[in-house]
Formats: sequence, C-alpha cells, structure tokens
Amino acid sequence: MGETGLTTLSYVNTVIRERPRQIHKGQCGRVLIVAGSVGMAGACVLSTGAALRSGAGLVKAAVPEEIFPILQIAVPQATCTNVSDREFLRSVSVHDAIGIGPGMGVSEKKYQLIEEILSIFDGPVVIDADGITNLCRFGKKTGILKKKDNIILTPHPGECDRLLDALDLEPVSVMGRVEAAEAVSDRTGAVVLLKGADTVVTSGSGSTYINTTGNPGMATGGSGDVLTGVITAFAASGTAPLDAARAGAFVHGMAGDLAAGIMGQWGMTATDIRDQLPATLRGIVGK
Ligand SMILES: NC(=O)C1=CN([C@@H]2O[C@H](COP(=O)(O)OP(=O)(O)OC[C@H]3O[C@@H](n4cnc5c(N)ncnc54)[C@H](OP(=O)(O)O)[C@@H]3O)[C@@H](O)[C@H]2O)[C@@H](O)CC1
Ligand SMILES: Nc1ncnc2c1ncn2[C@@H]1O[C@H](COP(=O)(O)OP(=O)(O)O)[C@@H](O)[C@H]1O
Repeated sequence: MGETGLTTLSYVNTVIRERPRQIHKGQCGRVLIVAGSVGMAGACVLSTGAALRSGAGLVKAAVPEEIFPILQIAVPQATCTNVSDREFLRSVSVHDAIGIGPGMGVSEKKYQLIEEILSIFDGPVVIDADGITNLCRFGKKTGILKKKDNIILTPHPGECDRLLDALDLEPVSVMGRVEAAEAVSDRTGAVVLLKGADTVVTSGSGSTYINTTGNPGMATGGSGDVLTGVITAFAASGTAPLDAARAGAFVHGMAGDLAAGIMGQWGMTATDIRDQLPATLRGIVGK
C-alpha cells in the first residue's frame, strides 16, 4: 500500500542537509546535462546553471560544438563536450546523474542518443522536454521506456499527453492530473513529475505527493529547464529518485516564490528562479 500526501518544508529538511566539513567537489555530485541546440542554447544554460546552483560539484554540458562559446561564457563553471562526437559516450558512466532533454531538439538521431545513454548508464536520469518528446515520437513501437530503474520523467501537461498517447491512454484532461501521472509511472517504472500549479510527483502505486510551493509567475519560458538542473543535482548527490523529484519541485517552487517576491509575478523570468536557488537552499539548510 503506497502513500499520498504533500511535499512540505519539514519533509525537504530531511532530504537536504548540511554538508560534512571534509567534503570535496567529487563527492557533491558529477552531473551531465545533455541539452541545448542551435537556437535553444538557453535551455542548456538554464539547466546547467541550476545544477551548479543546487550544489552539484562538477557539471558538464553535452551540446553541439557551435554553442560551446555561449555555454562557456554564460556558465564558466561548467565544462562542455561535443554531443555529436561518439567519444563523449565513453565518459557517460563517470557521472552520478544525467539530465536529458531541455532544448535538445527532436529527431531520430536525438532519440538514438537517448537510447544509447540509457543503455550505458545505470544511475539516475532525469528526462524532460524534448527528451520526452523524442521517446514518445520515435520509441512508441518498441515501448517508450523498458521499465528501467532510476528514471525521472518531468513532463508538462502537453508532454504528458504525448506520453499517455504513446502508452495508449487517455489525455490528462480526461484522466485527471494525479491519475495520469500515476498511470505513466505504473506503465514505465519511472518516477513521474507532472508540472504546473500543484505539481504532482509519483512513483506510482499510490505513492503520490502534491507540491506546496510555486506561483503563476513561473509560467515563463525556461522555468522547467531550471527544474531539470535542480533535480539532476539532487539525484547526483545520492538522493533517491522520488526524493530528488519531490525536493526538486519544492526547492524550485520556493525559488520561484522568492523571485516573485523580488521581481513580481509578471516580470520574473527563469533566470530569476535560478538565481534564487542559493538563497532558497540556504533557508532550508541554514547555511
Ligand atoms: N530559451 C530556450 O532555449 C528555451 C527552450 N525551451 C525548449 O523548447 C522545447 C519545446 O518546449 P515547449 O514546451 O515550448 O513546446 P512543446 O514541447 O511543443 O510543448 C508545447 C505543447 O504542449 C501543450 N501544453 C499543454 N499544457 C501545457 C503546459 N502546461 N505547459 C506548456 N505546454 C503545454 C501546448 O499547448 P498550447 O500552449 O498550445 O495550449 C503545446 O501544444 C523544449 O525542449 C524546451 O526545453 C523552452 O523551455 C523555452 C525556453
Ligand atoms: N501557474 C503555475 N503555478 C506554479 N508553477 C507553475 C505554474 N506554471 C508553470 N509552473 C512551473 O514552471 C515550470 C514550467 O515548466 P515547462 O512548462 O517545462 O517550461 P519550459 O519548457 O519553458 O522550461 C514547471 O516547473 C511548472 O510547475
């Protein structure tokens, strides 16, 4: 029998804790972000920056070589690797968690890349945005996910409808948000985070939690790309997938609430959410 409940600060306090005094960057999580493309470099900048602002020790962005300069200037703390170079697949397994999808583009080739990464890497993988769309469009015949452990899917309702369609289920508007998220989780084995006001996080079978932070100012392009970075960083630090998704949604929403307090809901942007992550985490951990 599973549980249903809310994700609140008292729960998040049990997940995100003070760091041990002797810790070094290699123990704070090695994150790989596979995101961005020409015209959507910003998505990768946001995910990569959010992972760093969420405590990841080392962050690498796998992007097309054309956008290296954008990444290296916008996020100098991250390293870059050429996503089109097959050599990069050799280094995938050194990471502690991978975030795939924001702004990566949709094509058969991108789908093959995702499949290849999933076949090599057994650690936690957050799949968002175009990552989900690629799975739904090109993986439908073979089964979009082969009941792999350690996957966190983070669809918005439009992407969730694509997942439901690929699984021959009714859309979110018919099933309801909780039921839709649970159905995708039950059928794929993934933790599913369905975005929007009252974000739903579930590992299926009735283990479902509604997030209690966030506001309508977060309805702005790129805010989901920030969430990918937050959850990937938490997963890389050793937090279990369900906890990483729940804590990620809470922290992201709280950063959005701080951003709204400073900038207002109308004018805030995704970078404002990213930039409030440190203050959010300091508020939670006390340091
Ligand atoms: N700066 C950058 O680089 C940025 C890059 N980005 C990257 O762009 C890529 C495409 O992502 P995308 O979400 O913009 O488009 P897509 O996957 O076609 O989905 C939209 C469809 O879903 C539907 N829909 C229903 N409910 C919905 C909901 N609650 N929220 C949202 N949509 C909802 C919606 O319905 P409609 O709006 O028509 O009612 C429409 O039919 C992706 O990789 C992302 O990372 C962005 O992050 C922006 C900043
Ligand atoms: N009205 C709202 N209330 C609370 N959170 C919201 C609201 N609208 C959007 N969000 C949050 O903002 C993010 C939007 O993500 P997404 O739709 O993937 O945007 P993008 O693809 O532009 O990054 C999600 O985390 C979602 O929960």
